[in-house]
Amino acid sequence: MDGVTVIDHPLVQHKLTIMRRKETSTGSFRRLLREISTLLCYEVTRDLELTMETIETPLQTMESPILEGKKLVFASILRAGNGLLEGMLDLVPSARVSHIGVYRDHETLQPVEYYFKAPEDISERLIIVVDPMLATGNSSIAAIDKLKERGAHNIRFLCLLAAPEGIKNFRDAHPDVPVFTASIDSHLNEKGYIMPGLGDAGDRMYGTK
Ligand SMILES: O=P(O)(O)OC[C@H]1O[C@H](OP(=O)(O)OP(=O)(O)O)[C@H](O)[C@@H]1O
Ligand SMILES: O=c1cc[nH]c(=O)[nH]1
Ligand SMILES: [Mg+2]
Repeated sequence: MDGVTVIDHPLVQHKLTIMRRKETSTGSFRRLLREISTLLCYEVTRDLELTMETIETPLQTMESPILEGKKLVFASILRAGNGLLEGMLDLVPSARVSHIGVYRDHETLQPVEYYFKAPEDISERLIIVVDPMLATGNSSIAAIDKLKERGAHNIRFLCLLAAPEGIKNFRDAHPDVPVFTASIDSHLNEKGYIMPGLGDAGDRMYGTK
């Protein structure tokens, strides 16, 4: 699918299977999400530009590669995005962080925005937006609309599960934003849940149901 990368690393797929199981506990789910996010982070940053820097090792001077440009921004769509954010920050501790509060109304499936905070200079940075679930796409589309209003134009979206319907809506709304996911599932059910999915990611992470 154009603009969509499925991260099929065996460790990602193995951990995802354990997360999907209904008997997996809240504690295990949260730990697995953090572990899987470091692997997803590795893939979503695979093509970042490097520049050469002159450094001194204890033995001699050398030219060595280092990330080019301003620090990355990880933008977490609350709440469940925070589960991915933690592992991403384990791998890139100097990244800047944006929080975007959006939940979807259970009846209408429309996004309800309640919080937004981002670094002032997001127009100069690569933004990686994270949320485990891309269902209808309404939440992630709204979050990225907001980032673009503030000047962001270099954006990637990382999730764990995506529904085909959501990917289509997302790519129609933001064709310039590549999507990275561990799985494209079958379809959305009548309540807008990803099938076979893993249930409600926020509730499973935080034990709220
Ligand atoms: O693609 P969509 O149809 O918009 O659905 C996906 C959204 O739903 C979930 O959040 P939820 O609304 O449950 O909020 P929460 O993270 O606070 O639990 C999920 O984390 C996404 O943000
Ligand atoms: O299946 C779904 C759909 C939206 N949000 C979730 O957490 N799970
Ligand atoms: Mg959410």
